[in-house]
Amino acid sequence: MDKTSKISGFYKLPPQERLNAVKQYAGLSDDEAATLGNTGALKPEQIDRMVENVIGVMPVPMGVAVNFLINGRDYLIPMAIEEPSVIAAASNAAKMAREKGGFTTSSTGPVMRGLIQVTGIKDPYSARFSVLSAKNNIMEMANAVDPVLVKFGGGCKDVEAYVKDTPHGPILVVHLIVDCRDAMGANAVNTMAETVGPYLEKLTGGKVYLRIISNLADKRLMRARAVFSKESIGGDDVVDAIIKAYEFALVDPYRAATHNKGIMNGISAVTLATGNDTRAIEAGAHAYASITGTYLPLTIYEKSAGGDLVGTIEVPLAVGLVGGATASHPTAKANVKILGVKTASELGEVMAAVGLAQNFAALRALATEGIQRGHMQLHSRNVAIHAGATGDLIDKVAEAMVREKKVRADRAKELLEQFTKAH
Ligand SMILES: CC(C)(COP(=O)([O-])OP(=O)([O-])OC[C@H]1O[C@@H](n2cnc3c(N)ncnc32)[C@H](O)[C@@H]1OP(=O)([O-])[O-])[C@@H](O)C(=O)NCCC(=O)NCCSC(=O)C[C@@](C)(O)CC(=O)[O-]
Ligand SMILES: NC(=O)C1=CN([C@@H]2O[C@H](COP(=O)(O)OP(=O)(O)OC[C@H]3O[C@@H](n4cnc5c(N)ncnc54)[C@H](OP(=O)(O)O)[C@@H]3O)[C@@H](O)[C@H]2O)C=CC1
Repeated sequence: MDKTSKISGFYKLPPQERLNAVKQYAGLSDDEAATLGNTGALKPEQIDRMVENVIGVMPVPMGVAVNFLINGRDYLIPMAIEEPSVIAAASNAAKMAREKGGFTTSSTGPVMRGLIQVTGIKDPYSARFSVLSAKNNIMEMANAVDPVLVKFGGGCKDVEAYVKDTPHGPILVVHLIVDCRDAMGANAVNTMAETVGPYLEKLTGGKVYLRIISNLADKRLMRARAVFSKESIGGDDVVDAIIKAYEFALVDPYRAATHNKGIMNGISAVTLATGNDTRAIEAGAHAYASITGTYLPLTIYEKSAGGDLVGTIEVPLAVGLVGGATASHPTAKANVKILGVKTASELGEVMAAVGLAQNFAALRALATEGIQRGHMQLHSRNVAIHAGATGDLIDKVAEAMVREKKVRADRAKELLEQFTKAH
C-alpha cells in the first residue's frame, strides 16, 4: 500500500502511538525513534498539551554566558542555541564591557498594539474621528475582559486610528495600546481586539476583518549601552575598525541583515531559553530595523571623547514572564531563576544587553582577525563528530584541523582514518 500523509484523527492518538506511526512511515530505526521519544525534563503528557500532534522533543544545547554586569548587577545568561561560538562570544564581550562598568539599560514599558482592520467605510476620515471620540468606551470594553491585567496596573491605555489605502479602497486601522505588564501579551491583546470589534462596526458602519496583535512592538523598546575601553579591545585601530564595520551595515542592507543576525544570535537564544516566542521577537526586531523605510543595523557605534568605543542598541522585545510556555515549561522556569529577573521589562533589557554584547564580539572578530578562527575552532568539534569521531578522537581530530587551518569534513575523515589506524 502507498504511504500517505493524510492521517485523519492523528491528533487523537497518544504521543507514543503517533511516534510509532511516524517511525513506520519514515522507516526510522529504533535509535532514531528513541531520540525523538526521549522527552528529558518534560513529561510526555506535558508536551502533549503544549503543541499538537506531539511525537517527542527536539533538544537544543543550553549554555550559560558569564561576565555580564548590567546596571551594576551581575547576571548569568542562559542561552539555548545550536550554533557554536555564540555563548563564548557573548561571555568574551561581557568580560571586556565590565572594565568600564558593564551595560546600562532602560526601556519604554511593556506596551503592545492590537490592530483592528475596518473595511468598507464610505467616509474613513470621519469614522476615524468617531472612533477617537469613543476612546474611553473602547478602552473600558477592552479592559473589562482582562481584570487580572488591569489589577496588575496594565490594560488598554489608549486608542489610535489610521486610514490606509489598499487596492480595494481605504481601510481604517484601529490600534488598541495595551500595557501587558509581565505578559508577552498576544492572547490578552487579541482577546481585547476581538471584544471591541462589533462596537467598532457600529461606530463606523464598516466591516471588521482582522483583530490581532502587531509584532512591530515599537512601544516596547529595550535599550542598552556599553563602553569598551580601547585598551581592553586592542587599541585605537580596533575602535576605528569596529566603527567602519558598523558603517558598512549602515549603508548596505545586505550587510545589515547579517549584522542583525549576529545580534539575534544572542537575543533569540535567551528568548528560547526562557520559553518566549522566538518568531515574535525576530519579526519585531527586523520590522523595527526597517521602520524608516531602509533596513538598518539595530546597534550604533561611536568613539567617546577619550577614544573608547561606545555601543548602543535599541530593539523591540515583547517577552514575558507569565503566559505562553514561560509559565508551563519547567526548563524555562529554571532559566528565569538563573537570570533572576523580576519583571518582563527587566528580562527585555537584559536581552538587549546580550544582543549588544553578541554584536560587539562578532564585529571585533570580523574587523580584526576574521570570524573563522574563533568560530571554526569551536565548530571543529561538530565537524569531527559529523565525520564519525567518537570519544577522545573528537578533540584530537578537531585540534588537528584547527592547527592545520583546515576545518573541513573531508579533512576530518582523513584525520580520523589516520588516528584510528595509529591506535
Ligand atoms: C570565540 C572567541 C570568544 C574566542 O576568543 P579568544 O580571544 O580566543 O578568547 P580568550 O581566550 O581571550 O577568552 C576571552 C573570554 O572569552 C570567553 N571564551 C573564550 N573561549 C571560550 C570557549 N571555548 N568557551 C566559552 N567561553 C570562551 C571566556 O569568557 C573568556 O574569558 P576567560 O574565561 O578566559 O576569563 C572570540 O573569537 C569571539 O568572540 N569571536 C566571535 C564569534 C562570534 O561572534 N560567533 C557568532 C557566530 S558567527 C555568526 O553567526 C554571526 C556573524 C559573525 O555573521 C554576525 C556578523 O556578521 O555580524
Ligand atoms: N502574533 C503573535 O505574536 C501571537 C502570539 N501568540 C502567543 O501568545 C502567547 C502570549 O500571550 P500572553 O497574552 O502573554 O499569554 P497569556 O494569555 O497566557 O498570559 C497573559 C495573562 O496572564 C495574566 N497575568 C497574571 N499575572 C500577570 C502579570 N503580572 N502581568 C501580566 N499578565 C498577568 C493576565 O490575565 P488572565 O489571568 O486573566 O489571563 C494576562 O492576560 C505566546 O504563547 C505567543 O506565542 C498568540 C497569537 C499571536
